[in-house]
Amino acid sequence: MLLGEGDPAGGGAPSPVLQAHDVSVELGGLPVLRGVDLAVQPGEVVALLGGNGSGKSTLVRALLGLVPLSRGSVDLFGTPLRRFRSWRDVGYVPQRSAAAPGGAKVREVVGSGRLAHRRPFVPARAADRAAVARALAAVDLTDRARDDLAVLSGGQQQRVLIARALAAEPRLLVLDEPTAGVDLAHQEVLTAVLADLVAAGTAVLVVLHDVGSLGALVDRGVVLREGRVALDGPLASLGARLHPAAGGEHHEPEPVDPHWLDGTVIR
Ligand SMILES: Nc1ncnc2c1ncn2[C@@H]1O[C@H](COP(=O)(O)OP(=O)(O)OP(=O)(O)O)[C@@H](O)[C@H]1O
Repeated sequence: MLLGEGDPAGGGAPSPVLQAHDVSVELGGLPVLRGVDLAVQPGEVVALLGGNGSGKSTLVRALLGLVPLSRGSVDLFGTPLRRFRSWRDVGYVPQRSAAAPGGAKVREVVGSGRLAHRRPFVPARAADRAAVARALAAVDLTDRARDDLAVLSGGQQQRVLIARALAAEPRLLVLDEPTAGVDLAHQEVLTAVLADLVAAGTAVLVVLHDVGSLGALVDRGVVLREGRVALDGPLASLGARLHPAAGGEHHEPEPVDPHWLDGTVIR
């Protein structure tokens, strides 16, 4: 983790890039998130884990102001969400959707990640074009830049969405199951790209089902269960709680319910 960023005084603990306090969300009249606390520090990589329907995507969307909170608060870079305007600092890769926008070219979709950097009616600057080119190269899709997004495979489309977020050169990158449908070789490419970003100080919040190769980057895992934080700690310690026999001595205060992490594999 890089320290110092976000710390106006230049000393002491840095301020979190993301801080959620007591976040609750209701959807369709039912509670989906119940009092979630979460902080992500500059340069930290936090994995959001939990079974299907535990509330991971809803939490990510709530943190970005995409669904309303019924209670609690979210600060981004120290600013309450309702006053936050610096969206160029935030990249978001939503959960993969089956529907690709028809007609959009790959380069346009990736280029849309630069919009927050650009002034209205001013053509893309060299810096914008270079950022798009770097992002396309990072996901190994330079040669598909002129293609319609819709003709790409599902995993390639997912890489385009990742490139769109990378092109923004964000200080906080939020990814919702970015490796779903992405082959192992390109998962490793993504891991290397994220490692570079993290080394440069970008914070990452990533929803994962299968920790896979990204696990090497993860500082901390937060496990949701029924809309609440069930566990929050270093990934290795969560693994030991999942597999106590393999982890040797461990200090789990309560018996582990084998069902709370259904669908999540920790390697
Ligand atoms: N728009 C909505 N209206 C009503 N209920 C919703 C809505 N969106 C999500 N939910 C419910 O909220 C709960 C949490 O959904 P969410 O998508 O956040 O889970 P998740 O942990 O991301 O699951 P998965 O691992 O399957 O992607 C689920 O029970 C879901 O049915």
